[in-house]
Amino acid sequence: MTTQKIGPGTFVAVVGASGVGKDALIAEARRHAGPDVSLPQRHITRAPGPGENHLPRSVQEFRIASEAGHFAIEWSAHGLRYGIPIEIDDDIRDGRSVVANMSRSVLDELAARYEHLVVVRVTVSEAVRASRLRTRGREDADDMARRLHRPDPAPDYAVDAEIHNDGTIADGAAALLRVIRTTPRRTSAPARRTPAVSESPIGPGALPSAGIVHEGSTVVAGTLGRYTEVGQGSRLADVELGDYSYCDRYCDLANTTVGKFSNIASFVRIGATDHPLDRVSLHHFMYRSAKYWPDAEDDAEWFAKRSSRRTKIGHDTWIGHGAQVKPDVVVGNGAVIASGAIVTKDVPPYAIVAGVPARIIRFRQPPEIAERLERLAWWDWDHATLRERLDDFRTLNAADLLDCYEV
Ligand SMILES: Nc1ncnc2c1ncn2[C@@H]1O[C@H](COP(=O)(O)OP(=O)(O)O)[C@@H](O)[C@H]1O
Ligand SMILES: O=P(O)(O)OC[C@H]1O[C@H](OP(=O)(O)OP(=O)(O)O)[C@H](O)[C@@H]1O
Repeated sequence: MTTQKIGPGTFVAVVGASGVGKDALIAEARRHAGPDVSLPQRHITRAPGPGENHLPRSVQEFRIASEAGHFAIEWSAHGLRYGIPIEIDDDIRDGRSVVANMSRSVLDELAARYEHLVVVRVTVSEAVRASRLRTRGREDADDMARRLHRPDPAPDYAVDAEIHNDGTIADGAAALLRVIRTTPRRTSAPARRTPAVSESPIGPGALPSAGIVHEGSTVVAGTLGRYTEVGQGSRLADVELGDYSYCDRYCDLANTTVGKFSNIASFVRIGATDHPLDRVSLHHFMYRSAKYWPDAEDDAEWFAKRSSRRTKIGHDTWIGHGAQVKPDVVVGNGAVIASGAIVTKDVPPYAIVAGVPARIIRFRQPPEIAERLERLAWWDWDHATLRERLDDFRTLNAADLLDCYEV
């Protein structure tokens, strides 16, 4: 029996020995990639630390996610489990290129699963690799030595491209982007139509730690933290949604970093992309050119410049129904944006702002308590600790909770 391979987009597997710079090049490429490129966050049974911004999972969480079919591909290496989220299959069906740091041991599996596989090997001299592993400082000496001596599980694999990462990270990332741009994919890939995980609207029920993306939503080139929820019909483009944060229905977020525990009501727009004010025309034919002419490329530089104007939404924030926050704006931790507000300037921590353009109405907490709350950074407590202290969140005021837990 033959199984239909998944296409028409391309899987771009970035491989190479530990320390050659796979993650660094992917992270830099992410900053410049357009919406037709998806760079998923990997699930790894490794605690957060230097280097890659992965989704940390316990062994048990990983096993549950695996059994629930949440991974397209998974493998073991360095005593860890790694998984690539199943949503990338929809990206590929939509014509995108999916780029990920992969084990060389799964290349045959990838070739069997995807219509188009492009394998990019990253290399660097052994001396530089050893020194970079030391600089990264993620592993102890023994683990580092094992990584340095790990044999290539597929030494004879004929790769499609090789990047000698002996220049700057920007050089290596530019080489990776050049490879990505030559892969079979649709520029301006259509919005994802299939639900990623759940068809039910935002509502009661246990939230899986892997989070939920509800029906009709599109999540492109971003990362979703643990226990996140993306409401029905929302569009997230290059958004980092921190752990426990959610947006309700029909939100439109672009080029935005959202902290943890952010509450985003329905119909909110954040980081709306703008048009060039200084050119002859405002129209997107100048940068979405491939949409109009088969021989014209999209203007990657313009997209890169625009997506670098990131909006930042702090931890424990509340963005009210229908509010808008402009590109480049920083909303401080604990701040509240009233319904319908249009936020054009930075919002200080724990301020409440309203109106068009938004102005400060008052502060949620007095300055001394706000500063102590930011220092406490309860949003960094782990899941089990939050559960233990749940009753205190419910019953204590901020000053009493601070008195209990400040060190
Ligand atoms: N071209 C480069 N120049 C300088 N440092 C680099 C370069 N590429 C990667 N690094 C650094 O080397 C270390 C290892 O890179 P990393 O991307 O974690 O490797 P890999 O994912 O292949 O194991 C990191 O600290 C990273 O920032
Ligand atoms: O089977 P191999 O081809 O040797 O690769 C083994 C694993 O090493 C890398 O992971 P990880 O990001 O943990 O390590 P690294 O950053 O040090 O490469 C790579 O992504 C694989 O998951």
